[in-house]
Amino acid sequence: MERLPLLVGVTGGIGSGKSTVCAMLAGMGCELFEADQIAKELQLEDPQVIRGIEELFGREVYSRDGSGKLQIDRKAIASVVFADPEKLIALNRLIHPKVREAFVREVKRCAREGKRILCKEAAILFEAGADRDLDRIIVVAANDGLRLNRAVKRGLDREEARKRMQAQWPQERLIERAHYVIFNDGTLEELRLQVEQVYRSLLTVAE
Ligand SMILES: CC(C)(COP(=O)(O)OP(=O)(O)OC[C@H]1O[C@@H](n2cnc3c(N)ncnc32)[C@H](O)[C@@H]1O)[C@@H](O)C(=O)NCCC(=O)NCCS
Ligand SMILES: Nc1ncnc2c1ncn2[C@@H]1O[C@H](COP(=O)(O)OP(=O)(O)OP(=O)(O)O)[C@@H](O)[C@H]1O
Repeated sequence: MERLPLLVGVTGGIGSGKSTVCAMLAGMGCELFEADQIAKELQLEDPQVIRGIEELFGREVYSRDGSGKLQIDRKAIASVVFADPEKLIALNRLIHPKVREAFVREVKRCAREGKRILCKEAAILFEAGADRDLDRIIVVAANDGLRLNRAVKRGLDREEARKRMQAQWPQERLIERAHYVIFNDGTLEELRLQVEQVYRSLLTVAE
């Protein structure tokens, strides 16, 4: 009989290092489902999502490039949703059920292929109720200043990054609900050691 993989959520606030942690877990052998990436694909490929976004933000957020490929103005959407909580809730409501459907498909694939651990990386997880689908939750945390600096290094301006931080649950609230907390205030090597420890624990749970 097919066995379901152990389903592990990896979340954390902006700039916490969740993508880095997930890349390490994938390198150790976990399967990876990147919810934020899937959300972006849906915004360009799913007709229902596209229609919903046009209704929420106006048709002008979409355009076509030289070769006719659909493009979306994420900067414009971000400037609306991180200033207007109602719009952020509406965007989340439109996207999260579809991301969940894609996740269920991925769980089935992993079960068929005998994969033992599937990690779901998601910028928001508890907020969307997605923790209910998961066996274990890893929260990646780091101090706010460090997180802001990382976000700025990645191209956001400081004020934008701060607004996003404010739209997210405070870290303490995430940590309260985590099975594992990884503190990413140090070097990448220190991070890797913590990830290895968590991975070893996940392996014993997944046995
Ligand atoms: C708002 C959008 C257009 C901004 O795009 P942009 O390319 O600037 O950012 P990107 O997607 O790379 O996200 C960067 C960071 O922003 C924060 N963020 C993104 N979406 C959300 C959200 N719904 N709520 C709170 N914070 C968020 C996270 O810290 C995330 O790691 C985009 O993030 C989006 O469409 N979000 C909605 C989909 C979603 O909820 N994704 C997250 C979980 S599935
Ligand atoms: N311990 C660390 N030392 C140095 N750089 C780090 C460390 N952890 C993460 N970074 C860098 O900080 C940036 C943000 O990390 P990452 O993308 O993993 O975070 P994230 O939580 O997924 O971010 P976002 O919410 O912005 O998508 C990346 O450029 C990453 O290389």
